[in-house]
Amino acid sequence: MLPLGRLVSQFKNQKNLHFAFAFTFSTATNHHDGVKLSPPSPPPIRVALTESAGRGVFATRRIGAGDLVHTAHPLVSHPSLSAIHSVCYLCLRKLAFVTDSQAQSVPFCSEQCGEQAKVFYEVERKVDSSAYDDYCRTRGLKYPLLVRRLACMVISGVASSDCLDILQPARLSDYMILEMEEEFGLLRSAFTKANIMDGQIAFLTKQWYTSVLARIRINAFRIELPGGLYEDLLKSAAASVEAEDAVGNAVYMLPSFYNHDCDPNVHIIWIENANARLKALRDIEAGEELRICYIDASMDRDARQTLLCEGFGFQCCCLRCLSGD
Ligand SMILES: C[S@@+](CC[C@H](N)C(=O)[O-])C[C@H]1O[C@@H](n2cnc3c(N)ncnc32)[C@H](O)[C@@H]1O
Repeated sequence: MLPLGRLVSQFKNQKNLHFAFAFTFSTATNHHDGVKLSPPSPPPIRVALTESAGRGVFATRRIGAGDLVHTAHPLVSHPSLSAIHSVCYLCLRKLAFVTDSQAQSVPFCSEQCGEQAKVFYEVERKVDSSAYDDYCRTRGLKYPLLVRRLACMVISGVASSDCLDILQPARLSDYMILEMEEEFGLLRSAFTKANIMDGQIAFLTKQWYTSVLARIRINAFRIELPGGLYEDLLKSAAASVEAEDAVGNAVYMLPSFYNHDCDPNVHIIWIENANARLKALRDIEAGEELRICYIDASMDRDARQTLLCEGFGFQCCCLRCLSGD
């Protein structure tokens, strides 16, 4: 797998995004139980410009109802503050136990997750971000936690500071920018007090903070692990983003290019951890755009329109909205 930084710079240099997306999947030969497996084939999709919704994801061949279109690993993930002691600090898998809320360390579900998180978690541990956490907790903010994690990943060298630049940013109001500047001050001073070298946090400017948060606002997924049978999950097409039991939030590369439809043909689901699966809800023809539903599809038309306009900045003109449903 290419490091995040290299992956994104490859992205930026590729005019043909279809080709670029081949790099989001392992290009090396896999080994499993001593058996040599051939490299996974690229997913049957490409990213291209749509007529009115910016970039979107299109099928390169026919995809059958129920097919797994592709899986996606988070670029950055973080548990909800309320779930910090009950889910894996990296992959968000629910734990069979709840750790002591006074404990100094956070839980990982496996040695592998602990090992993978080790480098950036060492940075996180050095920094006393209690004031930042309190600020987020009292205001019910979840996305700043993803920014802090990304900052720690950049400092530890496992991510590049421009790794989210390719994603679409939200339009920010003056009020949002003011709020973000306050958060930024708290985060920056936590890093400075932790004696992290100036050169290592040179990227952590007000502009970087607002630009990353603006991208996370539009592209982060709220992750729920409802349990139950995989087949049952597939039947429930509505993305229940309003439910209260989110284990955390995460940002992905490829899923960030999916546009919205109130009657989607693709569903994004999480089964055991933050690794996402995108499944076709019906037959999709080659050339057709793949769309997911960003909100709870069971809401009425006015509620959907309001949420999409306020949260994502667009007026939905999908066939379902046009029909008045
Ligand atoms: C997660 S991004 C999807 C990819 C995006 N089109 C891009 O070019 O990166 C979400 C943004 O895409 C646009 N978008 C998504 N679905 C749309 C739709 N049905 N109609 C108009 N714009 C849409 C909106 O600007 C929204 O904020």
